[in-house]
Amino acid sequence: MTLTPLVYWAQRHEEIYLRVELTDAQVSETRPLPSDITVGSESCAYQLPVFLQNIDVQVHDKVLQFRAQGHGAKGQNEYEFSLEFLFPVKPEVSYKSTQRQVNVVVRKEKRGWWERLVTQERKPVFLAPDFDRWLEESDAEMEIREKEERRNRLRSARLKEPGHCNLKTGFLFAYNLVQFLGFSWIFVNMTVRLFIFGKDSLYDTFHTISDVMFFCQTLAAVEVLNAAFGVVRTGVVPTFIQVVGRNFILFIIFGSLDEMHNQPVVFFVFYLWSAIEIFRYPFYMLGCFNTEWKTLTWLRYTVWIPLYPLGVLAEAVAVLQAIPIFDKNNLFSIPLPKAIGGSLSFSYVLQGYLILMFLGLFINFRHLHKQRKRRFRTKKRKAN
Ligand SMILES: CCCCCCCCCCCCC[C@@H](O)CC(=O)SCCNC(=O)CCNC(=O)[C@H](O)C(C)(C)COP(=O)(O)OP(=O)(O)OC[C@H]1O[C@@H](n2cnc3c(N)ncnc32)[C@H](O)[C@@H]1OP(=O)(O)O
Repeated sequence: MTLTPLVYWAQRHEEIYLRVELTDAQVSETRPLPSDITVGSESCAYQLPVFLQNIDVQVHDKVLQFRAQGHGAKGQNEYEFSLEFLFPVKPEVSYKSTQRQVNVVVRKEKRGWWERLVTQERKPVFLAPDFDRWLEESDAEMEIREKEERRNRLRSARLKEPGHCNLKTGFLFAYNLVQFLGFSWIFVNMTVRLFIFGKDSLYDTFHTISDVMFFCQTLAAVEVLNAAFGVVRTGVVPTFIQVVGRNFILFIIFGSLDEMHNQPVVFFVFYLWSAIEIFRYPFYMLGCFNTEWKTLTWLRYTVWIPLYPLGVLAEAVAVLQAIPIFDKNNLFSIPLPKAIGGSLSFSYVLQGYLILMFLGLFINFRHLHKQRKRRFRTKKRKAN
């Protein structure tokens, strides 16, 4: 006679758990040991269990078929049941037999919460909730969140492992140190020259400073790569705008026009750029060792408020000064088709760039404002 075992069920968003009340489901037969086997010095009369592959669990479409031999409510017998699930499930099913029960896990085809297990509204009599595993939907969501948090904590702990981190930390520290030294040299040099030569120093900034500025700003391309490859936790767009924006001014406006070299605007642009960087890079250097100096953090996230608009203003002045020069010398002008003749002055590109600059200023100002809020909000929460 075929009998039905008691089945308990519970669900999560991605799977169904079934607990089938069958003891020793795998052990359907015991066989005496051959008489010549001995344990220690005495002849052995132990029974050796023989495991038969007699548990059969299959899923076709939405229907699960279970069959096994074991000890259930009606003693040692063959037990079976079938369930037609409410929604489709994946065909692969896993089960594990213990001495007390058979645990079956079925994966839902689509993630979600089911209002009941089977299609028929009246549940089969052999089916009951498994209160040991039972969770309401909101609790199951919480469980998922907790699992995710645990996984994230594990991941970040792994990232903080010495071997994993040393190379990255070393690289970032070295990069920030080089930039800090470069920009400090620029800032100190310009300040000292301003004190010594006064107004005259404004006219030869390019000749005295540009080599180091070229070096630092070319190297700054690394920051875009760092952001793009996730080496540091920052947005690619703001970093790209910053690096491309500055290099456009440095290489195209100042670098390619001799007429710009003696303009005081070079002084203002270089001074404003370096004034922020002498705080930003040491802030990152300390960050590499999870250290912080509160005053420096405050400066890094505050000094940009006046400096950024001033910097963009200075850059805009440089572009405006360069427009008539490009008109005159036709440098980088774009040749037009023969039928029209002539060429399109690069000054048109500069006019377009002026608009982009203010768009870039808006994007980065918003980004830095967000970073500032995030930084000080986190600090406040930590302090509470
Ligand atoms: C589509 C075509 C685009 C064409 C663009 C043309 C538009 C032109 C617009 C031009 C506007 C630019 C004008 C500008 O050149 C003028 C000036 O610079 S004036 C001087 C004042 N300037 C500033 O104040 C800006 C300074 N620059 C910056 O702050 C950054 O470059 C910026 C990308 C803008 C913002 O930085 P970030 O997003 O990185 O913010 P955080 O500092 O908070 O860092 C976030 C986390 O990442 C870690 N990090 C970042 N970099 C490093 C690093 N090098 N080493 C180690 N760690 C780093 C940092 O510690 C933070 O981590 P955590 O949150 O865990 O602390």
